[in-house]
Amino acid sequence: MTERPAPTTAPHAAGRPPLRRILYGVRRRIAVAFVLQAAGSIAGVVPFIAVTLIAERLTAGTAPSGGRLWPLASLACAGGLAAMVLGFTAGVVAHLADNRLQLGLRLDLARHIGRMPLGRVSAAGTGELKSAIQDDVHALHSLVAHTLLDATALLTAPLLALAYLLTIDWRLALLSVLPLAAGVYLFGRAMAGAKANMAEYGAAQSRISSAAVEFANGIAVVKSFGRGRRAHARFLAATDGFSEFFTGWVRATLIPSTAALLVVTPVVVLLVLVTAGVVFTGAGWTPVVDLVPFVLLGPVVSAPMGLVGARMQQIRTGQAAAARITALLDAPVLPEPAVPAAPADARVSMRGVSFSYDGSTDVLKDIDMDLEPGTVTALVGPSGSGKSTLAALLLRFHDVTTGTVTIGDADVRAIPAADLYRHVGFVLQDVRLLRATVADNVRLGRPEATDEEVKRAARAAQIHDRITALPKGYATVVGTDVVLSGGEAQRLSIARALLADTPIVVLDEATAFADPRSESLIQDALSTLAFGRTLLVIAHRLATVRSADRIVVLDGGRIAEQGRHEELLAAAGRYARMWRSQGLDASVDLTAPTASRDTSRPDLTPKGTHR
Ligand SMILES: Nc1ncnc2c1ncn2[C@@H]1O[C@H](COP(=O)(O)OP(=O)(O)OP(=O)(O)O)[C@@H](O)[C@H]1O
Repeated sequence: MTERPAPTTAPHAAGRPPLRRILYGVRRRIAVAFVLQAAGSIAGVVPFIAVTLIAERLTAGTAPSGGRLWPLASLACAGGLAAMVLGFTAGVVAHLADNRLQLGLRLDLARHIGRMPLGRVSAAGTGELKSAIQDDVHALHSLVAHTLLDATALLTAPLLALAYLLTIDWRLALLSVLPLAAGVYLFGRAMAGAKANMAEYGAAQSRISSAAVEFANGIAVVKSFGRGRRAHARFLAATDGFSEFFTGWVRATLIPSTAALLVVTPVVVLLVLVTAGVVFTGAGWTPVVDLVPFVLLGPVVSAPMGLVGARMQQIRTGQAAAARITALLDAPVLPEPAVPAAPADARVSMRGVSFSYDGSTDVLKDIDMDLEPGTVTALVGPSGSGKSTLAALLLRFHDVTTGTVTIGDADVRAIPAADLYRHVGFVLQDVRLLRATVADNVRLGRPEATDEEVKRAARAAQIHDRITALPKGYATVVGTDVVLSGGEAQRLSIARALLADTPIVVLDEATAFADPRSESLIQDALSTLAFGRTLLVIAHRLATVRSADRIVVLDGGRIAEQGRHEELLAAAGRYARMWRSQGLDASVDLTAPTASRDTSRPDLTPKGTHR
């Protein structure tokens, strides 16, 4: 039976610092690993103590019998063995805790992202989400599986060694702490201002990556406009700035940090202890034999100092990763309806709809709009007027700020997500294809569809011939076996929408396609998709929607005017001006009556489905 992953988002864990909250579900396992590691570290000091006792007996003057030494030798071996076994077991327990944590966190994150508004997910970009799910969860791996155990070992062994040395000679024991105290002081000086410097370090790193990404993403445009050198200069400036800052930081901390490491090296510690030992034994304060444990265990007291910096850095990285993960887990989700509602038909209604991305500026204001079943409504307007945002509200990529969006009299907020997407489909310009077979990409529309239904949808979307020409046909893996052109990808996504067969479709009409044949195929596919459905088209070229049942002109987030093409031309308003400015456009009218075009609604679904 598989174990339930850790409940990282337990309500009672909320309100704790991010790292404690993230580790909440595995705290018991971490505690067990911690205890095992501490016991292992203690056991690891036992051989040193046993050896010092053996040395004491050997140097006591009278030759000790083997019977007095063997138990100590056995104790040393047993201690060493126990240290190994306990340390190894602690590592295994910590890795098991880490596995559980990673699985639990990744599932929690995936579940949470799945419930976040789709608009927010797109805005976050795949980079931010990938970084949380992969990189930040991985940063916690180092912390849970390694750093916490190392820190335990670093603290336990020196404390035990010091406690033992105190029982031998407290004055020499205190002297053995001197190098450590000097190391801590110097390290503190080296770390002065580390917080501000670390913040600047992070900022400088992100300036470099953004300059690098910008440079790589825009390389074609940048080069074609002969600006390669200038864009390159921004990247160089970012790296130069980083190098200057980093060199300054290193220079300022080089002396104290090197000195901090130097004073805790075994050589320096032994030098201090041997010098003090000579004075102590010379003065008759300490017997010579008592120097042996100091020589053996003295360096153990100060040894961790050299590793503290790296471990502290790993803990800080883990804390920052935990903070980013909890911030994502706390991002608001779309509320699921308490009382689910089902749409009665394919009528879409928007009443008094306003929407703001940032909570202060409305990008849509007082929108009242109706989409009658089986009609085509086109959204037109200047760039930034709010067309995509309005369509996104119907798809519930965001929730309205005020007003209501209803489908068949049911508020979209009351329709469970799975039901909503059975009623509303979309074909957007930015087509996302999965790295899966062509058939599976189409089948996303309706996973239970048969091969024959997939092919029929592809035929209706004018992409079947291209698929059969591929080396593996419908089994070709997109992105691996073949890279599809923009137009082909769009027709594949139309096939997907045809197979999904939703009564309402939101369509982002493509702006321009280089290849006229591809454009005509897409327009044919879109006309087939439009047939008999409630269609909302975001139109960039007015010519493609001149036969729409209603054209809604948006301007500055408000409806400026609406009506049929002829009515709007006759009104001589904004639409008429836009029409004139676009001039004669030979584009196919995808909203033209289907009788004039060879488009018939393919029968893709068994009779008696929801439509
Ligand atoms: N994710 C977002 N976060 C914040 N503001 C946004 C976001 N998306 C769009 N906007 C802003 O909302 C306004 C409307 O944008 P929208 O994309 O809806 O316009 P549009 O008419 O579809 O434009 P275009 O024709 O250029 O695609 C613009 O001012 C835009 O800057």
